[in-house]
Amino acid sequence: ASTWANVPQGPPAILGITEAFKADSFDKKINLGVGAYRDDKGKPYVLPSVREAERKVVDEKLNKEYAGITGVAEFPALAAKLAYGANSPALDRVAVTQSISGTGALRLGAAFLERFHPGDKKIYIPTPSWANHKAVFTDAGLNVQQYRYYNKDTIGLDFEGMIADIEAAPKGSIFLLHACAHNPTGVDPTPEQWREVSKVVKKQGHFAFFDMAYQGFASGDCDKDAFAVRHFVEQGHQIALCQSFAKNMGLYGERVGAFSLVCADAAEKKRVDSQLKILIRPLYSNPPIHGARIASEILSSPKLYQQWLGEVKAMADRIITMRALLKENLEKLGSKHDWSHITSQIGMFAYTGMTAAEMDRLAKEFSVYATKDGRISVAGITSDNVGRLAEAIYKVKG
Ligand SMILES: Cc1ncc(COP(=O)(O)O)c(CN[C@](O)(C(=O)O)[C@@H](O)C(=O)O)c1O
Repeated sequence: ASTWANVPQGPPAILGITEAFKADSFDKKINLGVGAYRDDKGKPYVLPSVREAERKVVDEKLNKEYAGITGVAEFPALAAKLAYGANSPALDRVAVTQSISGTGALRLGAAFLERFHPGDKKIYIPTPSWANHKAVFTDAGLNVQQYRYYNKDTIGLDFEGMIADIEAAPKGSIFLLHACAHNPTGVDPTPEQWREVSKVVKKQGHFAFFDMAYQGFASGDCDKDAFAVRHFVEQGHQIALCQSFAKNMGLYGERVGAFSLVCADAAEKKRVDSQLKILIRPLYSNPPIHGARIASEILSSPKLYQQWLGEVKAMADRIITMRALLKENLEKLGSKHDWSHITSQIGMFAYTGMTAAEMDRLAKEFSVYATKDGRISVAGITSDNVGRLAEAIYKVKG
């Protein structure tokens, strides 16, 4: 028999939506599946600041030598500065490395925790969470558990349930926290609720593992979106942090990210740095250089940095405008549902509260494609298609 006779057929990944979308010949089809920004013409968007930075990088005529294990030399410190804040007193005790975008940071973080976390190798992720979290942590050898997060009746945060589950978990458990723009629900804790979460996590001696894939992209303000991360550090938590530059710099395919661990002091940072390198070397040895050079150019040039901040805010603002337009159109059509969650949610996604069957009808009858959990990528909504989208939702859900 063939060597691979025992390999079973796997289920289609999230990108299966894109296949169905591509197969649809209807000219007004709408893709609300994958979490990638689109401009008001529905086209992928390369930020002008990224184009400018890339031109500068190319003009420098750099060589193509390997980066170090922790990446393009100046990148990690610049990424940490963006996340923790330029004047954070913790910066000199943060062990940070470039990663293969957000997914690579999550996997590296999971590998580090699997090897060194003093408590259980158990990580609690929110219900629901990004579809890939469970697989990343399971494949890294962690035991994945869940904590309550989303309340489907209020289409909001189940704060009481979240706190109760944090309190109930064995002391010293690992908790995965979405820093901002929770995927898939778009529901975030308020600053006041984050303060409460920090208190309970500390009281239980839990470890906070942050995933920040949308800094700047959620509210349009990088500092505001990093509130939870910076508050936890101020409160003395030694957090782990995964950063992605896929969305906020539009560097999706360049795979630019960072992984960091807040340590007790510079000596501990040195030991942790050495162990991160020991984990990375046999994983992928060293990361791609081009995207990180572009990101470093932006983060280190005051002019490009300001330009980038403006562009990332413009992306966030377009999404916020599309949320308001969709809600307005649904109300104009006479929908009796309360759609306030569409505008109160934040970031790339809106959790519509629609059922899998309703999502199926959207695709089959109206050529509107999105994941079965009712998540729609607001980035896929444009001034041209928002009217038809609202009609489709109204016809399916009323
Ligand atoms: C919460 C979260 N964390 C990490 C990542 C990984 O991002 P990257 O490795 O590209 O830096 C994503 C991307 N999730 C998606 O936007 C999404 O949910 O559609 C999409 O890119 C994906 O891969 O699924 C994310 O939503």
